[in-house]
Amino acid sequence: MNAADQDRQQEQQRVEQVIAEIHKRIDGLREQVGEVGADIINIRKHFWDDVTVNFEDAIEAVETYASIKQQAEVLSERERIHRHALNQLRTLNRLLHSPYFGRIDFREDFEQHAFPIYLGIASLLDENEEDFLVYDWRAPISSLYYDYSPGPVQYETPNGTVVGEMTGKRQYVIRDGRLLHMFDTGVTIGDELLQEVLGKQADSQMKSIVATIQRDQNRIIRNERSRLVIVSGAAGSGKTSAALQRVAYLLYRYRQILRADQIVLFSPNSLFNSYVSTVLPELGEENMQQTTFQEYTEHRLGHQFELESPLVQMEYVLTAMKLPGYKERLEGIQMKSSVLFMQAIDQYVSQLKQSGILFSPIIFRGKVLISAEHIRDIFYSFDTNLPIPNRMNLVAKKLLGELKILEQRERTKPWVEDEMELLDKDTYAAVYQELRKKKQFRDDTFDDFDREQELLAAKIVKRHFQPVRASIRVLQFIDTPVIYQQLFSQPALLRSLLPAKTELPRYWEVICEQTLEKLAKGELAYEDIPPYLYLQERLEGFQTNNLVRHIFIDEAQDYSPFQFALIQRLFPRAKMTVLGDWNQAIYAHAYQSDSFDAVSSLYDPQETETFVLTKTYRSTRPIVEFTRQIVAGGELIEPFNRDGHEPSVTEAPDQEALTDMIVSRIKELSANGHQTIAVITKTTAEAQTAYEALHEKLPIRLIGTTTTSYDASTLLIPAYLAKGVEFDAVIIYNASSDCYERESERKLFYTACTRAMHELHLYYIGEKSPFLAAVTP
Ligand SMILES: Nc1ncnc2c1ncn2[C@@H]1O[C@H](COP(=O)(O)OP(=O)(O)OP(=O)(O)O)[C@@H](O)[C@H]1O
Repeated sequence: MNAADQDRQQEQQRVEQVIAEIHKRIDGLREQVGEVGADIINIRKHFWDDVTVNFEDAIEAVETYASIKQQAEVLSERERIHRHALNQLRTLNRLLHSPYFGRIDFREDFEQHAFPIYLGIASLLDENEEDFLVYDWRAPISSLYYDYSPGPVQYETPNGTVVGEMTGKRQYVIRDGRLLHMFDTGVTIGDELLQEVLGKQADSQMKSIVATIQRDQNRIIRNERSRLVIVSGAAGSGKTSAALQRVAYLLYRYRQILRADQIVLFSPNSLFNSYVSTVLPELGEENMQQTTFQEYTEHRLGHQFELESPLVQMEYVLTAMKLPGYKERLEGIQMKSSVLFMQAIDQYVSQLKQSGILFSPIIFRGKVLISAEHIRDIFYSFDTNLPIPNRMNLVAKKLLGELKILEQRERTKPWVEDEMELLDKDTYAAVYQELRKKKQFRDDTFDDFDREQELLAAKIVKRHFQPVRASIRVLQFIDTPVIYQQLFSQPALLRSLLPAKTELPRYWEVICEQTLEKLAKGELAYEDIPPYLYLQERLEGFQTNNLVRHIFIDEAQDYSPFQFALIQRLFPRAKMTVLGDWNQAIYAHAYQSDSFDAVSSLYDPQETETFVLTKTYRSTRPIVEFTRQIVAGGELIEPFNRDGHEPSVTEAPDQEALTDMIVSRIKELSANGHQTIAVITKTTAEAQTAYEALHEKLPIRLIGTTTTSYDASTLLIPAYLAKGVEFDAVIIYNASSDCYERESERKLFYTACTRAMHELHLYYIGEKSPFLAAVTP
């Protein structure tokens, strides 16, 4: 046996020893889980047997309470142990499959020998609980594996820097307890392993990347210093992956003080939510909270307006070019999402401090109870130096005081008497009891009757005033819709809000008309939602959530400055990680932006760190070499060296031939073992047409705005819904110039093409898209 074989044999033996140890632990834990589980059932069943219940007097009652409490504590402690053991069992079962994926041999300075450190998804101690058989990939020492090749190394621990030498680095592929491969690696980690991982078929769920995290990704994952982390990275460079492993890292690093529900991920849509939802559980962690900006706005404004969804706006932008008002709306979208408009709203708010806020009167039973003018006078009687939200709260307080007096006056109104006649017996009985309790009954029956009537009247009026009180508490007397509307009903107002010499948008008057028209119908266009909400929060005060500690914003190029400002103020105690790619900025509002300045201006530059990822892992080298020619600056995108088929661009003579070609391509791709095949269209409307043509010829699933998950199969999907996800093979349904021609469609086209992992095929009829003109296959 040569040295290499011997080495491999030793490694195989170690795998077996560790697995045997894991089995032992599992057996022990199963026994414990069973016993504790039985205990819990037993305690629940006989809970009351061990409790002496006696409420005869106060002392007995206290004793009864103490005995219940003690019994409940025993139960809850057993349940805690049970939960903990179950979690451990789950982790051990995961380790059983693959106990570790890497090893480094590390010699600390001043030590004589190097020691092997094995890395896996969780730590495992030996039988005596002294030495680590496996280190968690997130442990301080594990960072060496990701950051260095053999040679002098150092890593940070909470107690300072540890310096030493790495004398070896090795990777393993262990499946079902068997060592399949091992590689000694040099300068970069895992080219072999990466090849293998990236060469696999796509899945409808994202996978964790802990075994092959790259050095620049590791810096993002382990960043603890910055309040704001900005990651700007090419399509497929691992931004989402880095974000998710970062969540897992933070949950480990701060496990004593941080829970998964204190981390929020803002994602582009629900399909993406389900795509990434298995990564953390795969790593043995609970999922963070996941949401979309749309969900948040629905919750804040859904009761006031009918809100347009981003996808409906997108479909309009992509299909309504020939409709009147199109270019004006597009300009409106850009203006309303700009830093300039945010500055204008800030300026507007500071003008409103002096005058101009409009209020709604307080109405009761169809009549004005407190007039809007009176509320305005109260508001403007307060010191103008106080922030508006503070003054609003003072107004609310004053109004509630006034309401009390008005409520008393209301009790003698005829409607109250009318309502009293309709009261049921129970209410009468309750009032009678109340008066008895207060000992207000005397023997004088006339007085008794009057008191009863008074109390009934008070109760009736109070009940009717309840919603009025509630509306005052939530500051509903501020007429935000009209305050927002003013910005458009007086087109000249914007001029006074913008810095001198700034040009107004060319079509501002038409934009104003369009906005007023929508508002009058109780609708809020998608581009109006962030500025409206921002204005509302600046008037009412930002509703803050102080529990959340980390915010992740993926596909951040799709967020406007307003959205960043809102999210930052909504979560004032949270650190923020923002990840995006300006080449994939597909929303109309971002056509002219190319930086994250809007978000970085919200934080101190000292607290901000920016990372750029240029290497891309998703697609094969030929696909990246093809797609990077579509966008400006694409030459900076560096493909991971994985070979594959050249992308193809095929002309079809007509629609029928196009359908046939796509059908036979899908069949061929399936025959070659590809499972997730996506036919990507530009719009939902086009996806529908394609579906009509294709679904009778082969099984295909149409993905729409309401789809929340998908399986490994053949899918038809509009490009903007495919954001963030990936497929084995991508077919671009219509890459002709009728479809992708305007400069604004370039990034959408690029986004669609970059979803492909192994194969990319484009079809067109007539002229091919000008974006392909400069692309050499
Ligand atoms: N270090 C890595 N090891 C293994 N796979 C990786 C690594 N980094 C990225 N990948 C893989 O590359 C693919 C793309 O990663 P991811 O979706 O995180 O990229 P992204 O930058 O968010 O892409 P996009 O902007 O196009 O949505 C995924 O399949 C991911 O698993």
